[in-house]
Amino acid sequence: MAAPPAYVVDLGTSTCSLGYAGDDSPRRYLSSTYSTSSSSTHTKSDTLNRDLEACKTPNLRNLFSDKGDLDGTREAALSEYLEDGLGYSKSQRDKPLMFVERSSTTDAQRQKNAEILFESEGFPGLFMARDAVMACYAVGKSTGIVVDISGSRTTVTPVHEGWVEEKATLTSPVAGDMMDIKFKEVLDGLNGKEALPKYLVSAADPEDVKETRGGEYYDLMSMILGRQAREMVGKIADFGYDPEDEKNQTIIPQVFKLPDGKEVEIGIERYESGEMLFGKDCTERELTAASSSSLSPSPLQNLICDAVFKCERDQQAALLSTVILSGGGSCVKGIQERTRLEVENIIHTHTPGWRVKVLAAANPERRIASWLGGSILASLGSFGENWITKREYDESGSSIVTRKCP
Ligand SMILES: Nc1ncnc2c1ncn2[C@@H]1O[C@H](COP(=O)(O)OP(=O)(O)OP(=O)(O)O)[C@@H](O)[C@H]1O
Repeated sequence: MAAPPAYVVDLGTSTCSLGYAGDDSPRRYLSSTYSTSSSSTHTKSDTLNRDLEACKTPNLRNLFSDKGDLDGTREAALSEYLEDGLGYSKSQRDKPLMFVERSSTTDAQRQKNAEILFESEGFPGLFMARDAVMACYAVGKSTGIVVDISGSRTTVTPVHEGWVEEKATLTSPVAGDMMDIKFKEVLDGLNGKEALPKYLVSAADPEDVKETRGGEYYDLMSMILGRQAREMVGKIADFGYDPEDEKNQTIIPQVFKLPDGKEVEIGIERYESGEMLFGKDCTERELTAASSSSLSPSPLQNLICDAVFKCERDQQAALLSTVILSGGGSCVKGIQERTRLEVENIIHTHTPGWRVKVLAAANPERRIASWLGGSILASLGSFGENWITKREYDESGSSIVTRKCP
């Protein structure tokens, strides 16, 4: 196998995408949640298990801290992810790494990441790219407003000619995880009782197994069940969603098979989780169960309009004509058109006639937009000078990241 021109990694709190520059999709998708063989901090001697369904005594961990940062306590796990995902061990890595990071990552954290990647992971070169800018590049743009709906949060980031407008970046916790929790509640309602995740259905003594594996594990497995149903039948309503509206009564239901084999018919309920994105109130339970519960929820259309209005007046029209959807949570039918209509509804009360255009790549490109942008950028022949070499890092220290990676 020919060596890749560079490695490309986008680590998220839900999914890690790892692969090679120039490819259309990552080589591996790995869940960021794993289990360790010991209940203390994961060390090199612990076994890391990503097959969560098969975990008999789960000690759940995430590659990231609660704040979404990599830190020293996760270095052993990070090593395993990189080796497994890239297919090259530390000693074999002779190509630079394109590291796609959250646009909001602080300078101190970026420097810490650079130290880990150069010193512990042995990459010979590095570039740290902002995810929102990469999502723009993935659709061939350098200016646009990126709406990243991931697992733990929705982040709206204006990008102007390749630069992130940090002061105008807005975030809400309503994203994939909350919609998955909501969808699980929908399944429970349609089932007439709690829809049990697979590991409990197959257990001889479900209560005992539930207790052994713990509440955190139960919540995760329940969320995954909600996700499976949402990915299969979830939709965003064209405009608004009124269960009482007669036209909604004629929707042909779709069948979803629960882990216990029972089939439930999902009709208009398929719209419920998506409404949360556009402002339907979230319950206290959904909010506290979501991993970014410290953030305040805000409807997507408000986030987009508020972010645009925080930018310079002469940038606003260009941003609104390039609203870019990215992230796994944006991979739901109907979101593109609904987003446009909701944003226009607000914008046209201020400035009638302004054009709103929402760009949404097909799946799976939309889901991996920031990884894809990194893959494109790192494969450009003209990119060579932009890499930070190990030698430059040794000479200048980690602060070189701030200078070379805008
Ligand atoms: N085909 C799909 N349809 C609907 N939702 C999907 C689909 N694929 C993934 N998702 C959702 O995407 C979410 C994860 O998105 P993504 O991988 O972009 O997050 P992440 O970047 O790891 O998270 P974070 O930014 O929070 O660190 C999950 O909540 C999942 O429900």
